[in-house]
Amino acid sequence: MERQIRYCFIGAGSMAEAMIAGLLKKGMAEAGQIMVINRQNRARLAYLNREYGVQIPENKGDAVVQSDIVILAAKPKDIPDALTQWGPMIRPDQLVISVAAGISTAFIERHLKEGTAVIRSMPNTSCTIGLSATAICRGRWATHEHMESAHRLFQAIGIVVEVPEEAMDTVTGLSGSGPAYIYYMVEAMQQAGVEAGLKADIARQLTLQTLLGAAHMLIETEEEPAELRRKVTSPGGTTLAGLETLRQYQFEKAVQSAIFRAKERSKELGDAFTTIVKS
Ligand SMILES: NC(=O)C1=CN([C@@H]2O[C@H](COP(=O)(O)OP(=O)(O)OC[C@H]3O[C@@H](n4cnc5c(N)ncnc54)[C@H](O)[C@@H]3O)[C@@H](O)[C@H]2O)C=CC1
Ligand SMILES: O=C(O)[C@@H]1CCC=N1
Repeated sequence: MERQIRYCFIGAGSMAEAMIAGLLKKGMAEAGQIMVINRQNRARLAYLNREYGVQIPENKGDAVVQSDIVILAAKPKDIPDALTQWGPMIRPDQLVISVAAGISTAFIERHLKEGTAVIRSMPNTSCTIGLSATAICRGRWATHEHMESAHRLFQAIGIVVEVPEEAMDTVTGLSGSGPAYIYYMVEAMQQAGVEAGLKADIARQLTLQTLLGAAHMLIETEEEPAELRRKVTSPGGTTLAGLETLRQYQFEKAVQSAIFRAKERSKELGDAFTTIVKS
């Protein structure tokens, strides 16, 4: 357990909560090591304090100054203001980890003192239960030791891979937004079960166990998804009929287009600020 590290979350939204829940659950940190600041919503901070026991300092600047790792967890559109507000307080002996979609390490570095290490990350909300798929990339001043710190942090709440920064928008479209695609699929499956006559709780139970079983099959058998799919698909059977229908509705294309569009959106979110800085 890394008791000595103090974290400051700038932004108290869903992602901050998911990371806090995961860090505490996995024993990576104790509530006393985690400080959270927000732009204004005091009720939200009070909730996080009540629910998780995390620290809500009266003086927000103290939280930034007293931390070892500053986690930028505001929405991309609010990151420039957050950096203008808190950036001047951050010292080069602190580590800044951003979870913001689209925002480059170079943009963040421009608002910080020279030499301040920045790591860009893209976790997902499954970090709440320690099952995030996180990618990280290093900024200009981030050393091997900084990357190790980020690895330890994100490993506690799931798996972590290192990618070049150019890959971060793709990661965002794939695994950052990914849980939402899966939830959408689950909604559709449950709904279909109910419309076809199952009780809602039965449709939910069967859908979730199917999802869990398929995920474990992929991980534990290490077989290719296409091969596992083949094994479900009896000649002339029900699965084939179902898959053909998915094909008619261009399922593959729909999923791929969703990921490409989310990737593009991540890029747009970052480009908006790059343009502002240049002009
Ligand atoms: N929700 C998700 O599944 C994921 C989100 N992210 C990233 O995490 C970041 C946060 O996303 P959410 O938690 O979903 O958004 P959110 O809107 O729920 O939370 C953002 C919080 O930041 C606060 N904030 C804004 N400006 C601030 C400032 N100047 N100082 C302090 N706090 C400030 C807002 O008051 C708000 O509470 C985004 O950049 C997003 O791209 C990354 C991976 C997954
Ligand atoms: O929707 C978003 O913009 C954020 C980034 C990845 C997941 N949620």
